[in-house]
Amino acid sequence: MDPHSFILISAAFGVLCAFVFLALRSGFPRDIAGLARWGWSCALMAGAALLFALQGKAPMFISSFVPNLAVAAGVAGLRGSVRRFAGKTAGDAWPAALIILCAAGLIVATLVYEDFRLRVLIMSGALALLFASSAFEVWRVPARAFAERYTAAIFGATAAMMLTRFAAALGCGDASRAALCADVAVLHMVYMATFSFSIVALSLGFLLMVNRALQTRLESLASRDQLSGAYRREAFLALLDRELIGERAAQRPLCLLMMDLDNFKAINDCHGHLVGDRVIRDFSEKVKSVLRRDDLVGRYGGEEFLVLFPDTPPDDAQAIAQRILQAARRGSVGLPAYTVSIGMAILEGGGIDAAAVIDAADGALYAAKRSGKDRLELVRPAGLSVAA
Ligand SMILES: Nc1nc2c(ncn2[C@@H]2O[C@H](COP(=O)(O)OP(=O)(O)OP(=O)(O)O)[C@@H](O)[C@H]2O)c(=O)[nH]1
Repeated sequence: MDPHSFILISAAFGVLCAFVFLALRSGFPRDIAGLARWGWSCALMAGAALLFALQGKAPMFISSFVPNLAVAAGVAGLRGSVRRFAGKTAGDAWPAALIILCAAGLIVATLVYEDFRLRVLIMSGALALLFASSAFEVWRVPARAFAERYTAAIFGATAAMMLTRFAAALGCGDASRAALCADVAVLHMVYMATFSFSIVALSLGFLLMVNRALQTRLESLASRDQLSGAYRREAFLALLDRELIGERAAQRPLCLLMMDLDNFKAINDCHGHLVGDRVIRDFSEKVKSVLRRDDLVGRYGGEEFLVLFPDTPPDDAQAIAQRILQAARRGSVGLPAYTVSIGMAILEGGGIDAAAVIDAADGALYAAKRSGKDRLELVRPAGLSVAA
């Protein structure tokens, strides 16, 4: 296939990718960012490809200078999309400076005197830098999964192709297009092919990234309580069931806390429901701040929360529960003072279902309320209740 066909294929791919991302954008939540930018960057590269196709028919300014810069701006746009997706600013400052430098170089190599080799050096050097930096940005996306690894690999491979083209052009002595060594001519074809397909391959990668982000978002909406960020009751019970089933459950200790804010009705009555909501959120944040990575917190009902400590000796769980009591007592600026009562069920042998453990913790919570609130009571589901 001749370079001309590759250029037209690139343009078609670019238009399709732009269309897909710009169409998807409206259906995605605003906090999954970068889709529109990615779409416009693809459109820019498609436009550049169409202008490249005019080579020999239109002046060099239109068919080489402008599209070369548009391609660089498009790749910088892809890089900015990845950064926006990762929750950062687009970070366009140095790519913009690089494009201005490229423009200065291209003016010399296109408009002052015709030097194809210098243009190849400028553009492949700049693009290698932009692609490599994009690979780095994708690699740094938090919670990296297959989609990110794949996209980073494509960015990296395209950067390597650009670098090879740069090195090959550097090795060519003659500045005229006709005398360019055969290696660069072959590489030029490979470059065209790489470029055409990398737009599609990268767009598929970014599509997988945004799709995974959306899936995580939906899963979180389905399983998390929006006010407190804790697991919803059903999701928490499913996780508790999972911890109680299986052989491992019989061999490791497990503790469950049931917590209930004290006199919460009075807080609502005196300060209003919205302040009550803020107290619930504040308490949930305090709980999360003292928990460890594997501990799970769920909202069981209005102002009732559950915490599961998997594989945790009772003394450790008790120490954390005490820290929760203290954190609640400490209070928060702008909120009424509040306390919490906690019932803790200790399981050391397994062989019990979720409902029975919750019942046991609920019993201990009731004991804590009856003994004056703002305290912790322990129970071993065999029935023994001990004040802590
Ligand atoms: N603001 C707010 N209030 C809630 C929410 N869910 C339940 N409540 C209120 O929480 C209050 C719970 O009150 P009670 O069950 O009587 O318990 P309490 O006043 O905390 O008393 P003790 O549990 O004995 O300390 C009720 O007034 C509910 O309307 C919520 O999401 N937001």
